[in-house]
Amino acid sequence: MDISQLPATSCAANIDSQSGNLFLLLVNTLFASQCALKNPNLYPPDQGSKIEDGGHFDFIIVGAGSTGSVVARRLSELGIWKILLVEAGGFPTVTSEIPGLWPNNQFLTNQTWGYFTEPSEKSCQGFKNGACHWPRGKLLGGCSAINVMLYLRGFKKNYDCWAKNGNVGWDYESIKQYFKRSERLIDNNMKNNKFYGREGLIPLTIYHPNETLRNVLIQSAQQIGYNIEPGESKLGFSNGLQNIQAGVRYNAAKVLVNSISNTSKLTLALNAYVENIIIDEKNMKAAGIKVNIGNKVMKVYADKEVILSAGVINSPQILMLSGIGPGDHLRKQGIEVLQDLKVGENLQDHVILPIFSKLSDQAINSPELLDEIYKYFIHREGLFNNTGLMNLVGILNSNNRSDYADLQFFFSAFPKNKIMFLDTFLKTINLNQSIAEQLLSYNKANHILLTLVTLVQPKSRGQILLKNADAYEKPIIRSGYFTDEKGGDTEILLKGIRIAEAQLRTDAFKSLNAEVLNINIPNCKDFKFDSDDYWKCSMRNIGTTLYHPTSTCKMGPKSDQSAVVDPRLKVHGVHNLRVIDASIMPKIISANTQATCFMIGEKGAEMIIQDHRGH
Ligand SMILES: Cc1cc2nc3c(=O)[nH]c(=O)nc-3n(C[C@H](O)[C@H](O)[C@H](O)COP(=O)(O)OP(=O)(O)OC[C@H]3O[C@@H](n4cnc5c(N)ncnc54)[C@H](O)[C@@H]3O)c2cc1C
Repeated sequence: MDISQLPATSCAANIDSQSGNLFLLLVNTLFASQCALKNPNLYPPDQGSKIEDGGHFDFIIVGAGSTGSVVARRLSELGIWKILLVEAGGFPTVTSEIPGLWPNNQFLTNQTWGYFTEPSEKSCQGFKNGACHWPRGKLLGGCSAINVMLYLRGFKKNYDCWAKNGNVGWDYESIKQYFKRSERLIDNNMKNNKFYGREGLIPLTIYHPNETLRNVLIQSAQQIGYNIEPGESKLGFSNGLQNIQAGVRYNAAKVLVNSISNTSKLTLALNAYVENIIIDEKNMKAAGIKVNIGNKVMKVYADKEVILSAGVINSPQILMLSGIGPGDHLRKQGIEVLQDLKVGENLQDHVILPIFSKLSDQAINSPELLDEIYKYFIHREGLFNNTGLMNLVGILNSNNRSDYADLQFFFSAFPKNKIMFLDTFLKTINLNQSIAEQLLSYNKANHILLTLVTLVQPKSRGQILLKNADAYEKPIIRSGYFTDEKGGDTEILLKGIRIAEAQLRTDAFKSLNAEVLNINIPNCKDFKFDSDDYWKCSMRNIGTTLYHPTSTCKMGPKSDQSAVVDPRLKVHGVHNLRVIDASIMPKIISANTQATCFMIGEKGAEMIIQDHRGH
């Protein structure tokens, strides 16, 4: 950029003066600070161009996301195996590194997969084309590079239930060590905490500022009978841990860099799209992958194992394209069936119902954007070094059981007359224009509080299917929201809505005049606002994902007809092939899913090392 051409240089204080030099120093510092966020040393180099057709590695890992990165790190740090880590996306952008820009990462860009659910009469009807947007990260770090960074282990009961169904070694007592192995608690305010690991891979901190709305939400939760700061895996409200270090996102791919040295045997290939797994049919074993790098399709071989960590949508897609999946479905696509397994079934997700309320002026200090940009780039402080209210989490049970949660609450605040924030959120969720316009018009004149009432133990099940046998065609996503036979999911979410309303009616909230907005949802116009029927209709229309789909390559013993992988994460009936990512969870947990993905990565890597080194 030629700075002499900028309009500001025609002002009286030209850049030759002392003040002009100071000004240039500031501008340079801002540039340098932004460049630091794109430091190439944060990640291993992309060596995709060095991969050769017919090349051999010991292990090939497909997907450098939350789980695949952990597996790659653990296998490569031993320094004994040649490992290829293949990722369809590229390096994360600066936007991905800045926590406060989290909603911007979910837009349809080349860093997301652009997935939408198939229209259904039971769900997503208030979104454009009747489709919920399911953002998934297509970049180094996968979803951990676009998510909200909340770090929560699930409840003991979640994992004990996995073990009870034949998954030996996955009960909470057994897997606790793998959580600890991935955790590096660095928060100064938690020096005495013994629950979390301190020497693991992922740095964890808590954002807990003293701000009016957050304080009111906490007091109001207390006034309706919930514990505050309950600690891990207990019911109540608390400010949650996040994988943010010094004001910057710590995505999972950052664990890779320490494992790279001159002697390292890890090769990272970016913008490398895996079409399918090569199966040696005679021995029923995975021999390698077919991968497209720079429009050159190559076959690359794994002498020991292929590990699929491509996530809950793409791992089943790749398996099915390789002839491993439901027989009837594959035959319909003209794909030869090599192993008939229930791949893509058992899809589960956390569903949210967004409730919008208007608040009085004193609820939020409206940010001055330029000040906030300065604070972030110069000091890594202010609005952008955190995700705002999103790390305040309510963990609840609709029946007052204490051993697991079936509801979660999350919050976000949209300051009055700064509608770009709300606009970004509404665009990312794909909301219909007519509904979005009402909300934006409220936001011009009022601060808005968004409460995300979330169903975290759904009974409904969805499905991932192939559209056809083309590896580049997006798969069909049937969310399955609200399809459970007895309608229990709707009833539990309704209880959550009533709890959210009770919270807004507490004394704590009085000073903020909270009022739930009566949104005119065209399909719900026949129902009286705030009636049970109105809210049930809202669920069918504006209920959507909390971004936590799981379970499409279900883990279970051989006796479990619906299982895809065994408890050592090996695909049933196929040698040298494992799936290690969110898709293996037999049942979705009652908490956000990335901590459990890190744990699965740690345990998966250990099992591989045991199997190939004998200890
Ligand atoms: C917007 C958003 C917000 C979220 N917020 C939170 C949160 O705050 N806390 C939390 O706990 N969880 C959160 N989650 C969920 C959590 O991030 C995911 O459950 C978790 O990261 C999934 O990890 P994974 O390893 O299974 O898949 P991913 O992290 O998605 O990794 C899969 C990787 O495989 C690559 N890949 C896929 N197909 C191919 C192919 N054919 N060839 C090559 N590479 C391929 C992908 O590009 C991707 O990098 C959020 C998710 C999203 C999307």
